[in-house]
Amino acid sequence: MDEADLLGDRIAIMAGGSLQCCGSSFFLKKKYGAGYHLVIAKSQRCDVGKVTSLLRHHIPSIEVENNVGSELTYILSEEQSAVFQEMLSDLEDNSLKLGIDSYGISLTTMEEVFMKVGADHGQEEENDHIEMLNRNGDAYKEKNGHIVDSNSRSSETKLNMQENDFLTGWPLWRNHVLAMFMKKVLSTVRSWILFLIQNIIPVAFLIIAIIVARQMNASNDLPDLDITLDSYDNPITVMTTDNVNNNIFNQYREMLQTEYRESIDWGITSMHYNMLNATVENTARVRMRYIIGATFSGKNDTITAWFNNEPYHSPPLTLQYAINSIVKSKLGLDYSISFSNFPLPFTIDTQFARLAQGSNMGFQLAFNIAFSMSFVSSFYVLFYVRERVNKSKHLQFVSGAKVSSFWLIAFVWDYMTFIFTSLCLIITLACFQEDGFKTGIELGRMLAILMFFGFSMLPMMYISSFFFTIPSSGYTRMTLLSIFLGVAAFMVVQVLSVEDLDLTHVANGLHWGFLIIPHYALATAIHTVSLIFSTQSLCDAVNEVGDSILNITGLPDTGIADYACIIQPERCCDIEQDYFSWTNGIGRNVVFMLVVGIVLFVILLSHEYRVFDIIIYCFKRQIASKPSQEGTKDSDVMEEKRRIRSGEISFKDHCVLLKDVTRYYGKTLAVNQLCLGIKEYECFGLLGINGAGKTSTFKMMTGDVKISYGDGWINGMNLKTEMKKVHKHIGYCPQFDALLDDLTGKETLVMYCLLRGIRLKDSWHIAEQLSRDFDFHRHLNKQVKNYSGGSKRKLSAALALIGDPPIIFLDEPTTGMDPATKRNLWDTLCKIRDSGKCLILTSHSMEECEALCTRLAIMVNGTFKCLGSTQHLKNKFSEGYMLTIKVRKANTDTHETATNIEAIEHLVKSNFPSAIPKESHQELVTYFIPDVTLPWSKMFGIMEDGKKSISVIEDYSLGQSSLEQVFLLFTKQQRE
Ligand SMILES: Nc1ncnc2c1ncn2[C@@H]1O[C@H](COP(=O)(O)OP(=O)(O)OP(=O)(O)O)[C@@H](O)[C@H]1O
Repeated sequence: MDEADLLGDRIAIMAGGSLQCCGSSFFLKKKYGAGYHLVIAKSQRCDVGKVTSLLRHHIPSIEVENNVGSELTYILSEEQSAVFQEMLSDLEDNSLKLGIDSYGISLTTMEEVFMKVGADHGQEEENDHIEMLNRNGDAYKEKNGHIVDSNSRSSETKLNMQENDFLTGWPLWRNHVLAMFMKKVLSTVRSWILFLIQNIIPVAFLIIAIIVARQMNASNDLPDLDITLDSYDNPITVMTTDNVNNNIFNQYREMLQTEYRESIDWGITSMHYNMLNATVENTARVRMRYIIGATFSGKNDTITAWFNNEPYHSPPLTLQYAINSIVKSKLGLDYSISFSNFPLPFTIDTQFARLAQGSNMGFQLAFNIAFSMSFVSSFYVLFYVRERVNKSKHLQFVSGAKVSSFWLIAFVWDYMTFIFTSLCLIITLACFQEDGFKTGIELGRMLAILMFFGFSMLPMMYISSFFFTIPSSGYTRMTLLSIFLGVAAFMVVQVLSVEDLDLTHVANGLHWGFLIIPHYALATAIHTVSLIFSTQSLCDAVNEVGDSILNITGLPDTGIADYACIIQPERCCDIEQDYFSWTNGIGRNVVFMLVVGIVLFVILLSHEYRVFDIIIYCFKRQIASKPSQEGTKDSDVMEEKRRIRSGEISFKDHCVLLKDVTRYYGKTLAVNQLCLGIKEYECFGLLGINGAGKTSTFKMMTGDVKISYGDGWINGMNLKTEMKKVHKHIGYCPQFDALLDDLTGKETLVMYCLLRGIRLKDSWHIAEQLSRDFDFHRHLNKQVKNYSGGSKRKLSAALALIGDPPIIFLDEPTTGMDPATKRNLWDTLCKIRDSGKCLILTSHSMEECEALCTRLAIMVNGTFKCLGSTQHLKNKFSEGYMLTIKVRKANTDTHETATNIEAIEHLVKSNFPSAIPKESHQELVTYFIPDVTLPWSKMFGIMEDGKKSISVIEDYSLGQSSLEQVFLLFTKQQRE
């Protein structure tokens, strides 16, 4: 509105898709505006009745428009401008007697014009809507059956909230649990894709691990080997015969040719002679490539099969070709014999050595499950980073959430989701029926390990969420950290454990250290379980061998474990060992996971209860020092400081009392020794440009950040020591919408109602009512992430009012709201203020402060530069008046127009010598009159006379310099 007023030559207002009005700002204000606002700054002894009757003497229909704090407002209609001079001079003469400090006059604003035009339109629409519902026999009914009048909604909400019997004790705790569960369950359900991925990842990794391990045959003996020339690089087969018609020789040669291999037929020559020559010629070639050969003797059908004794498997290979040449020549080409080498099973020693090196399924499972859990666990960081960074967590605490219920329910729900993920993993594992992971007990043991892991992993993720401000970077970094500290550490320890490296003592040391990392403890636990199972199986196998020896020899049986114990004393003597044993089992892992989980929970809760802050405070025994400079010399600000510092006003009779409240961020002084007392029925406004320190002041008052120096009280409770109690007395609308995107507006409202101690059945009703009051009822069932910026703001403002708190903090509550809703909110806030509540708001809108604030302060560089009611500040810091004159349109005669302007200029210059022409366009001429000593009555008198004597003056407006000008006066001083 301000921008349109300032920049627009012509302004059009649209509503319901059609143009409602159009014209210059002056024209619109005159046509649609209510007129002038006469604002009177009252002293303590001002009698409003007497002031009104004095004014009524001149304008009988005049009514009090607003009587808030120290200000009294009347609307002066334009049509009565003729009596202004007389009335105002009467007011000026009697001001002392009536208890009037000062007064000012300002013209209607563009926003009021917008409201009038827009509201008319809105009313029409609403009437149409009600009529339509009536026609449908539906009437605009609430569930309880009565018709709701839009004007009565605000008061009805308030009434209901006051009537509400707020829960306390155990029922309140139950409410909190319900609210927290609601938040967690709905968030998980709404982001089901994330939850699906969380479950798919470990299952996918597990399947891949098992398939790969099976392919590698990691758990069985070596496979058989086909004996064929294919296994050698470019083999050369040599042959000789004394009879070239020898069938077997020909078959031999043919076999090799069919296989497209290089072969040398030395014919009827000696093999010895040729081989010697070839060796002399190129020894390396013969050694590397001459693998087999054969000599065929025709006389007595003798075949001599030659082989190079350097390559493996050459004797059976040469035999295979020699025999096959016979088979094929005698039985036909379709016949052949294939040779294979079947390795002997691994010896017991080798099998134990392979177990120790991790060449088994258990190792693959441990590695892959821990790896996939690195991805799964980091999912739990996302929600908490988001909730903390967007201040939703803080708002929940301000609204009554307790640290215990907040984290207990978070853990219970997260643990339940983790159990689900673990069950997916166990079911997959059961499907593959791998040795050691197939019976109920084995799978149950695996589930138990995962459960212990979940217990330690979750608090680790909760704590780590404090270190990140971007959820995705939190996820990535925590995943990498888990892989590095969990999986990579597991690999390192495994490698160092290989006996040949002689570093087992280092591996043991590292193992103890890394056990505090849940992912490492998980990997080693799975590996250990598998190792114990495999060892037991091997020992059993050894014992079976022992049994068979006893059977054969007929020696007496001295115990089943003995044989294995003799062969493998280190591994098999304690064969019935407990899986959960401390030394060889997973006892250490389990205890570490349990203890780490408990310790991390203690750290988490200590952080939330600010125990560390207290400890640091005790150790340092110092707090930030008092800033050296006061930063202001304004008399009102200094007087407020004096009264607070001297104890003249105390926290007992003030809702909010700040005494030298100071905030440092590192070395940045954000708030400098604020002293302020606010009473009930007051709305205090904090104005200031970006970075002035308004939000920091709010944060200190709501417990979001600590007070560096000074002290503060809310309803008599200390901000430093009784913040939990303070929260019960305040409502807070933060600067940025602290909302959970996945919840709907209704669910959000209900959740905060529950936190405030309102019963569930009432909460739904209150949610409905608040949404109507704040005009977002149409969006009530939409997820917050689909809300427009303005609707989010409405929801945030509605949250601050839940539970009827006596003190309400509103940090730029109307940013992004459309003017109609803004006015609606202002109306609601005015009613709340007039009901005895204390409102504190920050705003960049001067109009908002003028509409709501009984007192305000302009903040610059963390200090108050001025303090008082709007009219007081305008009068104190006013730099002059704005005079706008509308010139009657001349009949396109430029000469006449110039004459008219000259006449007006003469009028202004002769009566207001200090007037400075500001703008002159179309038919409007604007002057700035810096002489603040001129009484209003005199100025109106001059202009009324001028209007009568100079016919070209069609109309005029006269107003005081705005609050915005006062604001700009101070904010020039803000440091860069
Ligand atoms: N967490 C922080 N760390 C460091 N400096 C900070 C932090 N928060 C605020 N500040 C600094 O403190 C000063 C006051 O900031 P604050 O947010 O209170 O201003 P503001 O008046 O609320 O501004 P705006 O109107 O933009 O919200 C600024 O200089 C800001 O940079």
